Amino acid sequence: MIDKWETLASARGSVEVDVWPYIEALSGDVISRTAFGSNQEEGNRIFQLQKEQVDLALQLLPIVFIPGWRFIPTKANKRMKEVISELQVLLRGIIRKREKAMEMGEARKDDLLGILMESNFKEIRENGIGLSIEEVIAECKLFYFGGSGTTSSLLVWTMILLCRYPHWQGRAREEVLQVFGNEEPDLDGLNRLKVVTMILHEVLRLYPSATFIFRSLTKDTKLGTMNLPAGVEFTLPILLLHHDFEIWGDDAKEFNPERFSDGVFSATKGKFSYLPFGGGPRICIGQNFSMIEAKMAIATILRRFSFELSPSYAHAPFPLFTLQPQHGAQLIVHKL
Ligand code: HEM
Repeated sequence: MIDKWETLASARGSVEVDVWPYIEALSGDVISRTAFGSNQEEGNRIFQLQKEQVDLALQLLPIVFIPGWRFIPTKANKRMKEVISELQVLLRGIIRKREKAMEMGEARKDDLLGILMESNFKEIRENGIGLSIEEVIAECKLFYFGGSGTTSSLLVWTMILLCRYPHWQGRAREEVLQVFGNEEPDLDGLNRLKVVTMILHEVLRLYPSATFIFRSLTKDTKLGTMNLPAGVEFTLPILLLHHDFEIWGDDAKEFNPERFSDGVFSATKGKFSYLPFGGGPRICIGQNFSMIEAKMAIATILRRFSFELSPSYAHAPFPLFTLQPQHGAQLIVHKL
C-alpha cells in the first residue's frame, strides 16, 4: 500500500487517492496471513471468497426476510451457494492436509489455524473431546469476519479525522518520529505510543466499527426501571452511548483525544460506557491484535506521508456490517 502511494505521488510529490480500498485490502491481507499464512495462495482465495460472501449478503439483506426467498434460484442465491461450497472445500482441504502433517509428527505451522489445530489435537489426545472439523472451519470463518472490516474501519476514520484535525496529525507524527527515528516500527515502540493510542480510542468512540451489539436474556432481568423477561433480545446501541452528552460532557460530539490522556477508565469515570470491543465474556478476542495492527499501519503512514481531505471527499459514515465511508475516502497524500 505504502509503495503504491509513493509511486502514485512520485511525479508531483502528492496525489489524490481514495485510500479506502487500499486500507480494506491491507487488513484483509493481515487477517489472511495471520489465519492461514502458511497456505498463502489458498489463504488469499479464502479472503476473496469471504469478501464476495459479504458483498452478496449485503445485496440479499433487504429481501432476506421474505420467507423461502433464499431457496429461489436467483443469480445472487446461486452464487452465494457456490461461494459457501468452495469455501468449505478449500478449508476442509487445508485442515485435512495439516491433520496428516501433524499425525506424521511435523512441526506446527505458525498461524492461527496451526495453533487452533495443535491445541485441539492435544485436547482430543488427552481428554478425548475437542472441536469437530466443521467447528474448526466455523472458527476460521468467524476470525476472518471479525477481523477484517473492523480494523479497516478504525484505520480509515483515523486517517479522515487526522485530516480534519491537522494539529493532531502533527502531534501523532511528532511522537512516531520521536519513538522510531529512522527505524522501522517495532512492537516495543508501538506499545510506547501514547498520543496515537489516545487518538485511536477517540476514533473508536466517535466512529465505533461495530455500531451496536446484540444480547439475549437467559433469565428475568431488571434494567434501570424496566423488568425484562428471559428470552428478550435487545440491542446495545454503542454509537448512541459513545455520543451521549450526559456521559461524555458538552464536547461529546467533538474529536478530543485528550479525554483519554489518563486511559479509558479515567475517561469513562469507571462507568461501563465505552464499548468499541463489546464487553463481558464475549468481548472481542482481537482487540489487542487490532490495536497493534492499527498502530503499525498509522505509524508507517505518518512517517512517509502527510495527508488532507480532497475537495471530492463527501462525509457519509454508513453502518453496513461495520461503519464505513459510503463514498470512499478521497485524500490528498503528500510524500514527506
Ligand atoms: C477495531 C477493530 C475491532 C473492533 C472495533 C471489534 C469489535 C468487536 C465487537 C463489538 C465484538 C462483539 C463483542 C460483544 O458481543 O461483546 C467483537 C467480537 C469478536 N471479534 Fe472483534 N473487533 C475488532 C477486531 C477484531 C479482530 C482483528 C479480530 C480477529 C483477529 C476479531 C475477532 C472477533 C471475534 C472472533 C469475536 C467474537 C467473540 C465471541 O463471540 O466470543 N475482532 N469484536
